[in-house]
Amino acid sequence: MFRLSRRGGAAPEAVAAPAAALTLDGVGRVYGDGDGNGDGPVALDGVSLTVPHGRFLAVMGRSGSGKSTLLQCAAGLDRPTTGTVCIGSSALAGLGEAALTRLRRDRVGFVFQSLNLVPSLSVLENAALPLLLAGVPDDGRALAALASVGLADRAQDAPAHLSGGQRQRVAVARALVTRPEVIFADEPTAALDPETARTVLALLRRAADQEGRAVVLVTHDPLAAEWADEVLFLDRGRVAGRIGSPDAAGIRRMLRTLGERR
Ligand SMILES: Nc1ncnc2c1ncn2[C@@H]1O[C@H](COP(=O)(O)OP(=O)(O)OP(=O)(O)O)[C@@H](O)[C@H]1O
Repeated sequence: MFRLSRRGGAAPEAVAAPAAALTLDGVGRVYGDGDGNGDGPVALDGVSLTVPHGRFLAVMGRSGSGKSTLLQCAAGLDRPTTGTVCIGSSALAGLGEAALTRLRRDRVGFVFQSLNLVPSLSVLENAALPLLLAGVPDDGRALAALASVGLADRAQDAPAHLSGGQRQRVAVARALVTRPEVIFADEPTAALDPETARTVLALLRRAADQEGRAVVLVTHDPLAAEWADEVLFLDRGRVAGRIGSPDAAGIRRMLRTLGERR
């Protein structure tokens, strides 16, 4: 059903203009008393990165290295203590809560490990949910998104009647439906068998290659990270390394090096 090819599957001309979809500049996050002067853990410490449209970035690192905090700050779910985050040309720090909510709804897609579909809604209604929340009429986009993940024929089913992998594909369709600039995926394959995981990763890869989405994947799994164009490694909240055109063996070596450094 899907062509399970990794990098290099798309013609170079399929990649959109090189303007960055996501930019982090010197982002830091200190947990603590909540006023930005907390003395809690330094979860992020001066992280800078750029993800152009059509690029797939994986973020790795040991438990507690700051991956989830990075994703939360980058996606506008949390406010950094220092530094700036831009989605396209929009600096998140300049946005109030309502504008930030709109930006998350309209310009960002999320896929999480936990299969957070709404059980009382059909598969189609789940895929259409971001449009509904945005007050945008579904002009067939939700069904098209479901078709793109191979589930158009299950549109009227309840999520409970789908397998875990099929539900995660619905979550990917839902993340794609607003045609977001950036898709953030936090361990989206952790609960899936290897074959199903590959299907979901292929969908994310295709969203980057064929639709020009920027994809940011947080994962512990070298086999998942090797679908990315680049892997960024965090260690104690800092960027500790990067690998372009990654392969699982190189990723494992880097993870060992980071482990041994402590
Ligand atoms: N809400 C919070 N309050 C205080 N400290 C926090 C909070 N969230 C995370 N931390 C701390 O910030 C650091 C980074 O945590 P984070 O969850 O970003 O790491 P992670 O790399 O995603 O870990 P894992 O792989 O285990 O999910 C850790 O030291 C963690 O204990």
